Amino acid sequence: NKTRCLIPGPPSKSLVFGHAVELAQTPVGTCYSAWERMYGPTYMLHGPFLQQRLVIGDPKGLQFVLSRKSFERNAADRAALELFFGRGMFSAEGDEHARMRKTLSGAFSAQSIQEVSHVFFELTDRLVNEWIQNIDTNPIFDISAAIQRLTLDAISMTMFSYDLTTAKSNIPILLQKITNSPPSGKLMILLESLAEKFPVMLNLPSPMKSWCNTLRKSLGVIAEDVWSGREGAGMHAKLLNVLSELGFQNLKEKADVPVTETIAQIVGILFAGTETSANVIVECLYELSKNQDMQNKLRTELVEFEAQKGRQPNIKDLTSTVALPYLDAITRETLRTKAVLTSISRDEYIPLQFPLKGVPPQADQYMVPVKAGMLIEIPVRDGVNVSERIWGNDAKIFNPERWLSPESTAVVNSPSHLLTFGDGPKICLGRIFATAEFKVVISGIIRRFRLHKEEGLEFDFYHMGGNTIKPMVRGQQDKGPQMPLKVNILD
Ligand code: HEM
Repeated sequence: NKTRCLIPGPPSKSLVFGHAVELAQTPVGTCYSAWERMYGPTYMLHGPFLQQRLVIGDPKGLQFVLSRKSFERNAADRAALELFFGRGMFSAEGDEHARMRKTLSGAFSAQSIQEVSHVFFELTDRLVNEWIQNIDTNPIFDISAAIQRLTLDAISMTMFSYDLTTAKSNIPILLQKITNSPPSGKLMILLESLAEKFPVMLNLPSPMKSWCNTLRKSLGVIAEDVWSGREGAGMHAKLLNVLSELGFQNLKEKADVPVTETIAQIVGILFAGTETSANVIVECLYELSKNQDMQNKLRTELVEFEAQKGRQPNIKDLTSTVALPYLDAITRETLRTKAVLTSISRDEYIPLQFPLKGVPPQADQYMVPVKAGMLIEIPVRDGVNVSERIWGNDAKIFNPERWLSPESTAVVNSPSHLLTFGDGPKICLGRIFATAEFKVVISGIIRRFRLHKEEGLEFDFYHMGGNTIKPMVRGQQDKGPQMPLKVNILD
């Protein structure tokens, strides 16, 4: 078969599993960049049962895939998401997806985020005060749990006017169970792959399914509460308000379907917006804890801003790219190097910028034939975002300075090659929310604390449930995800 032999790629270690076990179980950042070096940015991997997975790290090829409206998310993932969460944005396609996106986008506009941003500041203050108390008894603690709670509260208090923490809700625990579930073992990899071919298997009872059912029920109760007029002081229900504009507000008179859809959207946003934001904040603090010069530079920028203006930076200053340039550079560098990976599937010819490796020069080098059923994967975190072809020799190094010179490769290549939020018609809806929240939290923490990574403690980052990436201490994987750092209070 011409297609198969034309596309280079690493040999499968196992006929049954393909590359799936390697990808699920090794720390993030170990596979794709090595493969890119060997096979170029476009190559073939295999899933279980010889399923072909075309990896497209080629800039022209991936822009082609992402910009086409017709590209659909992986059908098996969509089926699972619909079963677990209900039919929402992540399981819909085509006109239905466009309609949902149009409805929700009002809640995520720049203006809407400005209106709710005081919640980010309040939550950061709450975290800073809690840490100050913590430090009295123990200066070395896991920072990740508090950050996860902050991002969960930020979504729930701004999008559906609900303070999950003080309401003693079961939702934070359910979310934690779902996203801390360990990386897939061999049995799960096989079951997931079988479910792609036989979706009926998804109906089998599983802990994941029952957590999701309980989560949907609890969120349904919240939606009803908010619609019946109970809105918390200082909180917002941006998401529920845009959904209710569609005519869902009068629950009793409406059919069940829109309510299910509403709940599906809330669950989708909770998943899309909490762990993702928490991931990038924790990973940024980790980088800063290893580099006191970067911390000092950021802190000095914040202190000088306050001295000059006679006030703390507000949301407009924080989200501008010029008022606090080093904070902006740290933000971009974190988004570049700490992204989550995406997989996209479609059935087309994909044109390339860089030729397929090992293929004699001819027109075919620049064309990838994609067969129906082949999964297309665009490697982001360990791929395009840190590709030396795009970002230069130091591509893998966390170096915010790269954003400060107008001629640097980073500035020239951004934003078209920064794929952290995806691109095209399905680009992340919450990117303004996430960036604003990130800057408020990072500046609030670095202004008040000095962070240190403990000597001798090594961290690896693993793929976990719900497509998240979490830190574990090397040798202490049994304790689950954690990020213990030494935190000192500054005067
Ligand atoms: C740093 C944090 C975040 C990252 C890295 C991130 C990443 C992404 C990516 C890569 C996609 C595209 C997936 C695809 O093409 O299949 C996406 C979609 C989406 N994200 Fe985010 N996200 C973040 C934060 C948020 C937040 C805070 C929210 C909501 C408050 C959110 C809501 C969404 C939604 C609704 C979509 C689906 C868009 C669509 O289907 O049209 N995200 N996100």
